[in-house]
Amino acid sequence: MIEVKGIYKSFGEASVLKGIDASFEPGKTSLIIGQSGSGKTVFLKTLLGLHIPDQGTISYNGQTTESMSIEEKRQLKQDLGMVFQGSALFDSLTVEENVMFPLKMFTNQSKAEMLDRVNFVLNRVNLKNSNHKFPAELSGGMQKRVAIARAIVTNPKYLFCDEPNSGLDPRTAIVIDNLIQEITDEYQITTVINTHDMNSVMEIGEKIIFLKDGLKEWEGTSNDIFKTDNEAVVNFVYSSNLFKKVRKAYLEE
Ligand SMILES: Nc1ncnc2c1ncn2[C@@H]1O[C@H](COP(=O)(O)OP(=O)(O)OP(=O)(O)O)[C@@H](O)[C@H]1O
Repeated sequence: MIEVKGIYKSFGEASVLKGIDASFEPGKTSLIIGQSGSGKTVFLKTLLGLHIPDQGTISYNGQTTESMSIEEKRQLKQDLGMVFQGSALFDSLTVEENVMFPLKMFTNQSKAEMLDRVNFVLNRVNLKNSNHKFPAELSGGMQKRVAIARAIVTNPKYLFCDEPNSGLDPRTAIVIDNLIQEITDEYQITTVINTHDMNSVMEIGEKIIFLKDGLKEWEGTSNDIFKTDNEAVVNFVYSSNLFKKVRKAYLEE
């Protein structure tokens, strides 16, 4: 469980996060949506500890980062998994070496133990027989699977994904979304995803937070989003004709 209370973040004169409260539960896939520049990436990076908030608190399983000892902070780092935009794999490392990287950084496991775990997660994301391939030899969807395997290899409690579908065709995007949702449920991970993908909003939006100008403008589920009359959400989500028709059909049902 992650609880965010009154988060503010500015860069110089630019105030980006302006007092956000939110909570994210284990086993649930939560999506952050909003226009370009609304603060989604800054918010995700703040949850990850890459930005320090100017004000406000973030607690992980009831403990704020300020109250953690050095050892607890080290453990928290191991509990955070991240799928970066564009996968961010190391090009000169094989699939196996990419996925093993966090284990080498955070654990004292033997080579055999690490290899067992790497093979387990690669199997879990349906990537067999690719251990010795390099990222350039894989499709975009396969690279995302490697990025997901790397993010979950340390068995994290929290998983953050920045635009996990960017650059994928719609069908592969849904497969990747479903994989993230299955893993979230299976291992009871607290998952937060930044997305622009309206298919994801409709398919896996167990909880959706809509950011506008650094504030939480709206929160709900994918069902609520069909019914909402919040003008900013409607204008954002239903800007395409396809989604306007989907909403009309839903409301007429
Ligand atoms: N390190 C930084 N220094 C200064 N300004 C920053 C920094 N990071 C982000 N910003 C500013 O914060 C604002 C929000 O940026 P952010 O990347 O969070 O938006 P976003 O909602 O993720 O947009 P997009 O959907 O385009 O990725 C932008 O105006 C950006 O210029």
